[in-house]
Amino acid sequence: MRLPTLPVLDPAFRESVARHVDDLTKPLGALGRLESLGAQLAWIAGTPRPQDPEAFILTFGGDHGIARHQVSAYPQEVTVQMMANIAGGGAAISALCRANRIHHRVIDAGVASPCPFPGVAQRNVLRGTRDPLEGPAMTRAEAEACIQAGLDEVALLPPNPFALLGVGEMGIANSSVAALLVCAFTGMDPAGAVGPGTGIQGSALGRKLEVIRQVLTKHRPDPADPLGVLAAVGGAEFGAMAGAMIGAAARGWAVIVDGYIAGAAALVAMALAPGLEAFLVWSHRSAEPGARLVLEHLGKEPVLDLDLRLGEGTGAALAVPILRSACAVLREMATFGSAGVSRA
Ligand SMILES: O=C(O)c1ccc[n+]([C@@H]2O[C@H](COP(=O)([O-])O)[C@@H](O)[C@H]2O)c1
Ligand SMILES: Cc1cc2nc[nH]c2cc1C
Repeated sequence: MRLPTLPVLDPAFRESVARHVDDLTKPLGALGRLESLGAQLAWIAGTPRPQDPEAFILTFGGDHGIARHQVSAYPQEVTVQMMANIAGGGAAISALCRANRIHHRVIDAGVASPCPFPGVAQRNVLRGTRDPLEGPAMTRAEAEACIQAGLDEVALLPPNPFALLGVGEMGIANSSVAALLVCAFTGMDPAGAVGPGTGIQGSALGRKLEVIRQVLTKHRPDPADPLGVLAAVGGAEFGAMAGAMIGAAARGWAVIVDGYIAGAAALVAMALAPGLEAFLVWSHRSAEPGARLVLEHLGKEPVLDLDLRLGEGTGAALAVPILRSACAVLREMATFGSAGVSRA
C-alpha cells in the first residue's frame, strides 16, 4: 500500500531550538520536561516560537473475534453502547475534550453491530474481526482498508500547518490485541504484555495469557511485515489509529499517543512509517502493566503518570494543556538579551 511520506525534520534546526530554549529567562533547565516537550513541538512545527496549537482527538471503535474467549471483564456489546455514549457527550473523553478546547470525533472502524448514532463517522471496514485462534483476524486487504480509514479521517481535518492530533480507541477485548501487537513488535514475553485491561483477575487473567500464547504460536507474526501482523491479530481500530498517526505526521502535526492500546497501534505505525517516532508524544504511563514496558523498550518518558487505564483518548486529552503550555513558553517568554537579565 502507498503511505504518505513524512516530512524530514532537520537535526540542525533542533539544535537551534535547544539554543532558543536555553536563551529564555529562567535558570538553565528550570522548566524541566516542559523544555524538551516544547523543543520537540517547535522542531515539528518548524519554528522556535510555535503558535498556540488547535487540538483534535479521534476515537476509533472496533470489535474483536478474540472476545469470544472471555478475555475481557465486560461483554462485547459495551463497545457499541459506549460509541453511543461517546457520541452523546457522556463519556470521559467527551468531558475532557470540552474541558480542554479539543475538537473530538468518534469513528466506527469495525464495531460488530451498526452504530447509527448521530455524530459517529461510518468507516467500518468489517463488522468485528475474526477469531485469531481460527485464522487471520483480517485479510491483508481489510487491514489496508483500516489504515486507509485513519488516513481518510485525518484528511477531513482543517489544513492547519501545525496542530496536535490525539489518537484513542474504544473496543472490548482490545487489550488482548494490544498485547499481541506488543509481543510481535517488541519481542516481549506475553507475561509482560498481558494485563487486566478492563479488570479481569485471577484464573481469568491466566486464561487470557494462555489465549495470547496460543495466538502467537499459531501465527508467528513477523515484525518485518507490519501489515501481515495487523492482519493476523487485528484489529480494525488499530489499523485506523496507525493510519491517523501517519496521516497527521505527514501533515507536519504532532501526534499524541493515548494509553496502552493506542501505544500498540503506534508500534504498527512506526513499523509502517520509519521517521514517525519524531512526531509522537507519549501522553501517559497507563496502569496496564505492559505500558511501562513498552515505554522502557522505546526509551520514552510520558507526559503524565496518573494511573489511567481507560482509553478513548483520555490521556491524550489530559496532555493537551501541558503541550499547549510548552508551546506558550517557547513562543512568549523573553530572552536574557531582550529582557536585560544577567546570565549565569
Ligand atoms: O489505553 C489503555 O491504557 C487501556 C487500558 C485498559 C483498558 N482500556 C480500555 O478497555 C478496553 C479494553 O479492555 P479489555 O479488558 O476489554 O481488553 C478498551 O475499550 C480500552 O479502551 C484501555
Ligand atoms: C464502561 C467502559 C468504558 C470504556 N471506555 C473505554 N473502554 C471502556 C470499557 C468499558 C467497560
